Amino acid sequence: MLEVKGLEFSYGEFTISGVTFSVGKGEVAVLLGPNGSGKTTILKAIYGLLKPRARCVYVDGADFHSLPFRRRSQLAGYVPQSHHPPFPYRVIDVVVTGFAPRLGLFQSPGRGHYEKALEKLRLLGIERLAERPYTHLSGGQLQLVLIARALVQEPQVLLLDEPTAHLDFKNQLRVLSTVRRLAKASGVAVLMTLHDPNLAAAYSDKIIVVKDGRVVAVGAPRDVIKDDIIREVYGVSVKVLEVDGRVVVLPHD
Ligand SMILES: Nc1ncnc2c1ncn2[C@@H]1O[C@H](COP(=O)(O)OP(=O)(O)OP(=O)(O)O)[C@@H](O)[C@H]1O
Repeated sequence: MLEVKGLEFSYGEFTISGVTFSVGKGEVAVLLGPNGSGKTTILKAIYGLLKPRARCVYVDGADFHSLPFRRRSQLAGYVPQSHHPPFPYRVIDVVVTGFAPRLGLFQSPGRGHYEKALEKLRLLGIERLAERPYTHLSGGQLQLVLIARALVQEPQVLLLDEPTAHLDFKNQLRVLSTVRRLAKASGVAVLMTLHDPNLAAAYSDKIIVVKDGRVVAVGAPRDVIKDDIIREVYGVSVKVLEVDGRVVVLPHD
């Protein structure tokens, strides 16, 4: 379980303030908010790439930022916004690099590491890509490979920064449904940033709405995706409907 208690961080004029929420085992939570509202900053501060003002992140009750680097990389996996791979490494070799924090300085990954990496590719339904050059993948395949790399350590927390950025509609659904299935099957607590309230509502258990570095609302999609909250946060007029038990947001002039 991930708990964030009063996260504070500043980039000069921009401030993250009093961010508090939790993500339970097997739960999928989404940070939702406009451009520049602080979603990526919150994710990076949780993982420890940015240093919050005070200790505020707990994984299964342990003060995450006070743990040694190796232990932190075992407990939490982080997938940054999609990037362009520089070299045509094989997919399986890229996934094996997820073990790096566990290996000694001159230690190479062994057969067991490769088997475990293959198991993660299988779990995500992309085992057939194992021998392909990483540079020959589609955006959706690349995202799934990066998720597999984050999973080799079998983390308890998975942090995903815009896992659907640049993906077409089918690949967005594929990545999000795979992440959700994974959370339910393995019990990993997932926290990701998304831009689309409809996708957030469809694939999450909890939505944390962020505006100007503060949490505006936290709760189940139907409690948070509401006309007044969307209007307040995005400054647009919408109509929220319920279809087949799910909330759906429509633009409304
Ligand atoms: N390295 C940096 N140095 C200074 N300010 C930064 C830096 N990175 C981000 N910021 C600022 O912090 C604020 C929050 O940025 P952040 O990337 O967290 O927002 P976001 O909600 O993830 O945005 P988006 O949806 O556009 O990705 C913005 O005002 C941004 O300009």
